[in-house]
Amino acid sequence: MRSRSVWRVALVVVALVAGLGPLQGPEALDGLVGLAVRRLRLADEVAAAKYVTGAPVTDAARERRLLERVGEESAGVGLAPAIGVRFFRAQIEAGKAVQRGLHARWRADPASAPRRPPDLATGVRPRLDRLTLPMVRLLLRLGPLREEPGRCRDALVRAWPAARAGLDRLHRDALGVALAPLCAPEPAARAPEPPRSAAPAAAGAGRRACLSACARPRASR
Ligand SMILES: O=C(O)C(=O)C[C@]1(C(=O)O)C=C[C@@H](O)C=C1
Repeated sequence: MRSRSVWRVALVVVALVAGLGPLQGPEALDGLVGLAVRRLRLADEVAAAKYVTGAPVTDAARERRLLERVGEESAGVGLAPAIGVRFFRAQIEAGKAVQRGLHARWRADPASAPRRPPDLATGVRPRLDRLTLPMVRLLLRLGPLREEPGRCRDALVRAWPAARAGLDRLHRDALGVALAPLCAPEPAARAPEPPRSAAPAAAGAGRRACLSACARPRASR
């Protein structure tokens, strides 16, 4: 059962890379989850490069450029830029959680730290960048499924066992963060904003609710 879903995700990723026709609904979700895992695995290489060079985990300028590009590419394929940007903010946060976790591990056990990491600018970032447009396109194809949060979450729960296969706790938790916005209604579609003074607390509560309801699909427990 598990190996069948692993194969399904593998086939979807192959189809994507080979440009074989548009994927819709649950298949688009499988593909998107597969690419989010791929992106998270690249965070290990980013972490290695930054650990060895001492560069900080957060690069605000790079984040800004990436989100700008996501906004443009979203508009280019016909996806609301806010949806693309929201999803990619989560990918960035998830990647940073992996980087921080690995740095903490390596600090605690220096013998396990990487010695010859890839070059960030020429080796890792171009690979991260190549995932951006395919992910944006899949977000668009997810379309109708995203508007049905119940069905969307069911599809996410079905995709979860294959997605988490081979990931340790750090990466599984980060994947939960990366996928949190996928089936969550857009903020604009929610109830009207509370009065300004109450807004920050309410936003925090919404985020926590989303993280427990959609970042850790039922099957992961
Ligand atoms: O490119 C980097 O420096 C990364 O660490 C990757 C990444 C990302 O996920 O795209 C994550 C954190 C940084 O703040 C900027 C971008």
